[in-house]
This record gives sequence, structure tokens and C-alpha cells, in this order.
Amino acid sequence: MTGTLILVRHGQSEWNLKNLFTGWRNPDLTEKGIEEARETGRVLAAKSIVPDLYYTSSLKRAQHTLDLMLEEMDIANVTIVRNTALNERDYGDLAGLNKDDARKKWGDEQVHIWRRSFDVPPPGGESLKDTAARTLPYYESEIQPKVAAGQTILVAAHGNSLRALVMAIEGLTPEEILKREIGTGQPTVYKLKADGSLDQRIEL
Ligand SMILES: O=C(O)[C@@H](CO)OP(=O)(O)O
Repeated sequence: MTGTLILVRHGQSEWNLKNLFTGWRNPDLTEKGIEEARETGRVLAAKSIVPDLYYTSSLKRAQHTLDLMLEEMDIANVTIVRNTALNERDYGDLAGLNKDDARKKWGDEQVHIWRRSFDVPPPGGESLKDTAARTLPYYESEIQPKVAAGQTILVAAHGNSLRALVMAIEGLTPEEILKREIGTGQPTVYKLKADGSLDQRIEL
């Protein structure tokens, strides 16, 4: 038996639009982000995908994305599990700063290292490795066993918390995962085997 795991990055946020480091700050979706979330909901509905369970982070942009998807899928009265383990990587002192201003202040290379190295955290924040260290145990104890048992689970989360999951599920190296850009509103769908390992990745 295989189960299905659907990972969705939140739609464009107000701070994505303003090019600000976001992390654990809590901006809502833009009009474009709202439409991206609705469109992803419509795509899942068109494929007749009806998840058994729903997970999201404690941040508004991911929660709002999930709510909009559910609306488009015509699904109501379901339990949504919200947990900070699925939050975006904590950007520490960079949160709220403009990414171009940060490049002017610290240089392109340093900012790129903070954004896309595996284990160098930004000042006061988390590296992708740190993010994975809280996201993966949660996934492995709460989500993966249910998918392995054959359920369909939808997770609405963030670029870097999802990178941590994609890295583990696809068995990618740090170099490979850091090149993977997950677009706003973009769904990634996996079939997982009974032992939790990857059976196939499905393109919607
Ligand atoms: O600002 C953030 O929290 C993230 C995702 O938008 O940015 P980055 O692309 O640098 O990981």
C-alpha cells in the first residue's frame, strides 16, 4: 500500500513581494499569493485529491494558504494541525531587512552563504541544518507514519521547512537541496511506501 504526501509552499507573501527576509515574522499573503493558493486548491480538486489530514505551521501565510486551498476544494469542517516545527527557517537578525540592502551591507557572497549554505546560520537565526533538526523529527513522528499507513496528508508550509523534508524524502545531498527552489504556491506530491521511503514523485 502506498500513501500520498502533498507539500505546498505558501503563496506569495507581502514580504516576498517587498523582498524582505521573513523567517518567523508573520506577514499575510498578497493578492497574487491568494490567487496562487486558490489555483493550487483547484489543481488538487481537479485531480479529485481529498486528503485525510492537514498540517501547517504557526505562521499566517501558510495557514491562510491552506484555508484558501480548502475553500477551492470545497472541504470544510476538518481538523488542521498547526505546529511551529513546520515554520520557516528563523532568519534571526536578518528578519525584516531588505535582501538587496543586506547585500550592500555584507556583500553578495556573505548573504548568499546565509541564504543558501547548509550549516552556516545567519546571525541569531537558523541554518537549513538547524531547521531540519526540528522539522524532520516532527515529520518522522507525526506525519510519515500516517502516510506509510496509506493516508493522504497535505502539508502547507515554507520554502526552507519544505526543503528539509524534500531533502530527506528524496535523499538529496546538501548541495542538491540548496539548488532546489520551491516556488510560492507550488505543490510537490510524493507516493511513499509502507516503510516511509519514496515510491514516486508525481507531477500534477
Ligand atoms: O525570507 C524568507 O524567510 C525565505 C523565504 O521567502 O527567504 P530565502 O529565499 O532567503 O530562504
